[in-house]
Amino acid sequence: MLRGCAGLLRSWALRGPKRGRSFSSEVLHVDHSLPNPSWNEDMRLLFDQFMKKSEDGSWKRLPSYKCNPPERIEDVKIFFPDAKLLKEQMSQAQQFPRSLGEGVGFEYAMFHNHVEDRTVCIFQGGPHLQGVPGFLHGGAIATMIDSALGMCAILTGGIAMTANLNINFRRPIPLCSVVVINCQLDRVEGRKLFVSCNIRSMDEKTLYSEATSTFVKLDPKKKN
Ligand SMILES: CCCCCCCCCCCCCC(=O)SCCNC(=O)CCNC(=O)[C@H](O)C(C)(C)COP(=O)(O)OP(=O)(O)OC[C@H]1O[C@@H](n2cnc3c(N)ncnc32)[C@H](O)[C@@H]1OP(=O)(O)O
Repeated sequence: MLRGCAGLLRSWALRGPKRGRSFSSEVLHVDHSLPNPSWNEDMRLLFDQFMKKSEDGSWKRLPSYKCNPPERIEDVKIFFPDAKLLKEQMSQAQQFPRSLGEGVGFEYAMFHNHVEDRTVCIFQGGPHLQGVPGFLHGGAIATMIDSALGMCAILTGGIAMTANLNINFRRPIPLCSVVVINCQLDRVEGRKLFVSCNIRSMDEKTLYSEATSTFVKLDPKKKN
C-alpha cells in the first residue's frame, strides 16, 4: 500500500494531476511553478537554465498547485485514519507556501534529479515575507527549506514527515532577491531519510543558510 501511495504521489509531483476530475479547474490546473509577471530577471534566468538541464531528462520540473487533489487526501487518510478531515475545511485548505498572492510571498520552482537524489528550488521571497527590514523572515526561510527538503525526501522515499530540522542562518537574505536551495538525500536508515541543503546566491558566492533534517517515512501499520 505504502509503495502504491508513493508511486501515486511521485506521479502527481512529476506530471501534475490527471485532467477531467471534478475538482475546480483553477485549483487543479494552475501550475504555480511556471513563470509569472512577478518573477524578476534572475528568477527567469535560473528557471530557463534548469529547463535547459531538464531537456535530457536528468532533471524534472515539479509542478506545484495551491490545493491537494482528492487522491492525495485519500493517501494521507491511510496514515491518519482517526483524523477528522472536515470536508468544508479541506475544500479551503491550501499548501502554505502557495497561499499568498502572486509576487508578494513565496515564488518558487523546484526541479528534481532522480539519479542523484537531489532537489533544487529557485526561490524569490516577496515583500510580505519581511522579518528584519529589507530581509526575509527566518520562518519564511524555514518554510521554503522544509518544503524543498520535504520534496527531496518524499520523491526519494515515499510519504514522510519532518521529524527534525536544524538550520544555520549564515547571512540575511535580501527581500525580493533570488536564491537557490540545493537539497540532497544523504542517507537512508530504515524509515529515516536524512536530507540536507544549503541556500546560496545565484552566483554561488554567498552562503545564506545551511540545514540538516530527518524525515520519517510514515508507517501505515501505526495509528498516528
Ligand atoms: C504527508 C505528506 C503528504 C504529501 C504532501 C506533499 C507536500 C510537499 C512537501 C511538504 C513538506 C513539509 C513537511 C512538513 O512540514 S511535515 C509537518 C511537521 N512535522 C510533523 O508534524 C511531524 C510530527 N511527528 C510525527 O508525526 C512523528 O513523530 C513522526 C511521524 C515523525 C515519527 O513517528 P513514528 O511513530 O512514525 O516514528 P517512531 O517513533 O517509531 O520512530 C521511527 C524512527 O525515527 C526516529 N525519530 C522519530 N522522531 C525523531 C526526531 N524528532 N528526530 C530524529 N529521529 C526521530 C526514531 O528514533 C526512530 O529511529 P530508529 O529508532 O528506528 O533508528
